[in-house]
Order: sequence, then C-alpha cells, then structure tokens
Amino acid sequence: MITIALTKGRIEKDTVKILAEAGFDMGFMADKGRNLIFIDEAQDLRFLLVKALDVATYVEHGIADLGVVGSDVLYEHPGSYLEMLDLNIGLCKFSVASIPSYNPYDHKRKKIATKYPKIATDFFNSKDEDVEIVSIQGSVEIAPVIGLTDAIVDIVETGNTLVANGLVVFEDIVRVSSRLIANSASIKKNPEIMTLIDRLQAVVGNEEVAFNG
Ligand SMILES: Nc1ncnc2c1ncn2[C@@H]1O[C@H](COP(=O)(O)OP(=O)(O)OP(=O)(O)O)[C@@H](O)[C@H]1O
Ligand SMILES: O=P(O)(O)OC[C@H]1O[C@H](OP(=O)(O)OP(=O)(O)O)[C@H](O)[C@@H]1O
Repeated sequence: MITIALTKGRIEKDTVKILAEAGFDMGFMADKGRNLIFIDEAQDLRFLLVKALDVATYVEHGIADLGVVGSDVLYEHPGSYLEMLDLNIGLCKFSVASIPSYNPYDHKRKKIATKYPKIATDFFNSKDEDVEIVSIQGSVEIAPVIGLTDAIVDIVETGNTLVANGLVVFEDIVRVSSRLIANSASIKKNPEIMTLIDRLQAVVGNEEVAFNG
C-alpha cells in the first residue's frame, strides 16, 4: 500500500483533481465528512489529510511515502525528503509589502511582520538590510497599518487582502506552488511509487526532479 499525505484545506481540491486525472478513483473522498484517513484497498492507496507542515513530517518519518505541500512550507522547514514534482497548483508568491510611503531599501534596521521568518530573514539579508522579525500567526497585513512593524513578508495570491488594507507590494520574493515530496527509502523499496509519480507527472507535464534537504 502507498500512503500519501495531503495538505488539508486550500489545495486539497486541486490535489484530488490531479490524482483523478492521473486515473485514480478518488470517489471515496467525495463525501469525506470529518474523516482524516482514507483507505482504498482496491487501489492499494491510503490518504492522510493533515496540516501543511505535518505533511513534511509524515514523509520524513516514512509514515507517508509521498506528500503534497506548498513550497512556502518546504522553504521555511527544510527537511530530509525528496522533492519530486511541481504540481503547479496552490499558486501564489511571497512579497514584501507595506504602506505606500514606506521605503524598504533605506538600509535602516527594519521590523518585519511575517508567518515566514526564514524567507523574510534570507530575503533581507540578501539585500544587506538588517531586520527584526516579528512573528505573527495571521492577518499579517494589519501590522504596518497600525504601526507594529515597518512592512510585512507574506503570501500574495489575488492581492485583494493587500488592497483592502491599503498596502502595496514593493518586491516579489519568489513564486510559490504545491510540490510532490517523497520519502527516499520508500522510493527505493517500492517501485510502484515511481510509477505513481510518473502518472502524476504525465498530468502536470513537469520535468522538474530536484533534491531538497
Ligand atoms: N492565499 C493564500 N494564502 C495562503 N496559502 C496559499 C494561498 N494561495 C495558495 N496558497 C498555498 O496553499 C497552501 C495551503 O494553504 P492553507 O491555508 O490551506 O494551509 P496553511 O498554510 O496550513 O494555513 P492555515 O495555517 O491557515 O491552516 C499554502 O501552504 C500555500 O502553498
Ligand atoms: O492575495 P490574497 O488572495 O488576498 O491572499 C493572501 C492572503 O491569504 C493568506 O491569508 P489566509 O487567508 O490564509 O489567512 P491568515 O491571515 O489567517 O493567514 C495570506 O496570509 C494573505 O493574508
């Protein structure tokens, strides 16, 4: 049996769609209720629905052979998993944003609110800008508006949240998309896993096979 950990929430529907397009019968997840484990004996597949960061944990520990998770999470929490495919879903980007009058390149020490301290620190360090990170769990856009920080580093998808809160993007840091990750021992042990990956690759049409961790 192959176990796949899926990120519960935003990218769940598109992930299931890719699996269905690859020929897997995903009907058993249609009426999922509050279930978090789905076993399909006929297809020899088991799905775990977990939080994004936990996808990487389950794969690293070899409990899940494969996982689907955003590159934002992988960047922030690098680990010993193989990154196999860019699934081209869950598309968004990391951006630096603030109120329009702010200058993020003034070489003054700046306070940045973010849920993603690693990407924010790496970005500003690469620009030779000194930063103090203020860790925020959500509604990050409020921080520069009410004076908690100078700016934010956050995910931007449509840009609606920024506009609604009077913020503008100063710079895009990196594109974010969902990735298929794998446990390396699982791949060596079970050749069926590579066959499954090939089927997904045929759907997403992506050549990328990169090592991470
Ligand atoms: N507007 C967006 N906001 C956040 N993530 C997005 C957005 N658009 C696409 N994504 C991608 O979707 C993935 C899953 O997001 P989702 O909000 O479901 O889980 P999460 O990041 O664990 O959030 P939470 O902690 O709020 O549950 C993210 O890791 C990111 O790669
Ligand atoms: O560009 P947009 O389409 O407006 O999307 C971006 C918003 O979505 C995410 O927040 P989320 O909805 O996950 O809520 P959160 O603030 O609780 O993290 C992200 O942190 C932004 O706030």
